[in-house]
Amino acid sequence: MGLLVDGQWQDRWYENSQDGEFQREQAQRRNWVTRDGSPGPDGQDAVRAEAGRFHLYVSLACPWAHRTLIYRKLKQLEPLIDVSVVSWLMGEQGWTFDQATGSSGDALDGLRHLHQRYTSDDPRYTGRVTVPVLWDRQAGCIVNNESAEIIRIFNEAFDELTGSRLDFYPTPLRAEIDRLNDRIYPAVNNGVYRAGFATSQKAYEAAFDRLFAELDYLEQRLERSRYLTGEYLTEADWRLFTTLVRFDAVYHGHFKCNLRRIRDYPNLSNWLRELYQWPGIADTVDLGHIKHHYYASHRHINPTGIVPKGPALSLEDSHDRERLPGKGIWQR
Ligand SMILES: N[C@@H](CCC(=O)N[C@@H](CS)C(=O)NCC(=O)O)C(=O)O
Repeated sequence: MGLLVDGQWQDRWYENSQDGEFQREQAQRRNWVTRDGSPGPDGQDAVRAEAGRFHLYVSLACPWAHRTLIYRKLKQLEPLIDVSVVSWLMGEQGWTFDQATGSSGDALDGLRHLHQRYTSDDPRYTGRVTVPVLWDRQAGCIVNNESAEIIRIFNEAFDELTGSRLDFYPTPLRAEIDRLNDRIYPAVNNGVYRAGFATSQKAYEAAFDRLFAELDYLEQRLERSRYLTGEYLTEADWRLFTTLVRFDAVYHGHFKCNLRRIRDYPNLSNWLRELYQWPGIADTVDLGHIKHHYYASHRHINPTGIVPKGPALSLEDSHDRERLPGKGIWQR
């Protein structure tokens, strides 16, 4: 685990705040892909959507990268955008393409380390080397390394090429999706990391309390609402899904988020099973990568590197969500 400083790899753990709070670095590559290369939604520089032009780098362990794999699957992008999967083990060199530990290898250039992809974008790159990465083969650069934006790109840029009409960010629901994302990201998606990577009791407990208060709120919300925003399955659901599908296996134990498990919440666990069983989704969930990555890579948290065998997750069991009205995915 480390970062690039002026293009040089340095093996260093995160630097927390003085109060022991984990601080996540902002993603640095924020360009866009659009149908015709016109600017992105907030005026971002953009390149044109083309089949075979882009390559996606992911970890199957990572909840942020997982979002992009779900969109690639549901938006029928698999034939257009190929993928390289990094090793589940993040060691001294950060993410690698070591096939002995679950990597597919780098399908483009046979790189050994993901940090080489970042220095091929900028030989003097400074910052953390994270997944996901959307790479532009034609321009030889990183288009975007922020999952929240890559999924917005995948939601529409390639629709003319794929014919997909699925819309996970429909205009009438945008304000509500944004509102939910704004509370779920700090409390839950990043909240589990803020608990797990805290280096003071106070910072851990603050993250823990906020996380479980938010899970209580979401549990209540899902009592009367099939999906987070109502009858349609949207971006807000998929963003929560990739955290909750890891929760009982990893965050509950390894990150000490152990007030309750997701299976102790009737609505969240049924909702989680419905999403897991959505056609194509189970293929994107790799619990081997997930458990091995966290337990074997974070040796300061789990020094032996032993990976727990359990728990039994029952993600395939039936769910009760049909008791609530649902319309599935919005179509444009
Ligand atoms: N904001 C980024 C965060 C991505 C991220 O932090 N990914 C983790 C894996 S779960 C990573 O690559 N960490 C390596 C590091 O921080 O050095 C996103 O959502 O795309």
